[in-house]
Amino acid sequence: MDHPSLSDGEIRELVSRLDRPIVLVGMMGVGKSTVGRKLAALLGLQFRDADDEIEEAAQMRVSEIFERFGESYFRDGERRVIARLMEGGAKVIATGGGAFAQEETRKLILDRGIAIWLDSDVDTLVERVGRRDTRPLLRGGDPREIIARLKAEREPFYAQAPIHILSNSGPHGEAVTRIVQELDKWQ
Ligand SMILES: Nc1ncnc2c1ncn2[C@@H]1O[C@H](COP(=O)(O)OP(=O)(O)O)[C@@H](O)[C@H]1O
Ligand SMILES: O=C(O)C1=C[C@@H](OP(=O)(O)O)[C@@H](O)[C@H](O)C1
Ligand SMILES: [Mg+2]
Repeated sequence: MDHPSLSDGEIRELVSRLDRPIVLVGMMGVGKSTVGRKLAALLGLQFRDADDEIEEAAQMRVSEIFERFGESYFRDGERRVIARLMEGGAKVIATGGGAFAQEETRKLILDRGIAIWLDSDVDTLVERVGRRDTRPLLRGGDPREIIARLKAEREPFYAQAPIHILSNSGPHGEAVTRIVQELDKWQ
């Protein structure tokens, strides 16, 4: 890891105290999927991406689910997939950006996991989502406007996560390091 913060022994000790999944929440593009995978590798835990699990269960891309069945159908599947992922102890889960804004899904995560709000400013989000055209909610509008609106709408929900990490500029490893430090303090 680029920015080691805890020694191997300290990481083992932290992991041994974890009895629940670590769940990354926050806006699309903030880095939940990529940072989550790196965090899991550092901690030696399993990684699950809720969007990947939904795609596997539905045998369809997220964008295709939105197009063919609509957002509420997707949210329903998302809640069921996340409920399943919350079982089975410590692991790292990356959610899709809208999951934590759904009341039932948020309650599941807050009750059974350690929610971490990964946050960055709108400019950073717009730059990061520009790297892949896979997000159905950004189609048919100005990405900056949509992101700014969704961020404002969802912030009161994300703020319910007990840990808040700002990840603007700086490499992925920096976000991973800060998450590990906060987890160590919090647990
Ligand atoms: N800290 C970071 N620094 C630079 N690029 C990042 C960082 N975090 C994420 N990215 C990039 O931003 C893009 C979106 O990340 P992703 O993990 O798919 O976000 P999310 O799952 O939250 O939508 C990816 O190209 C990823 O490599
Ligand atoms: O913000 C959202 O509502 C969404 C975010 C996406 O995941 P990422 O946050 O991983 O991009 C994906 O779940 C879907 O396109 C809806
Ligand atoms: Mg993702």
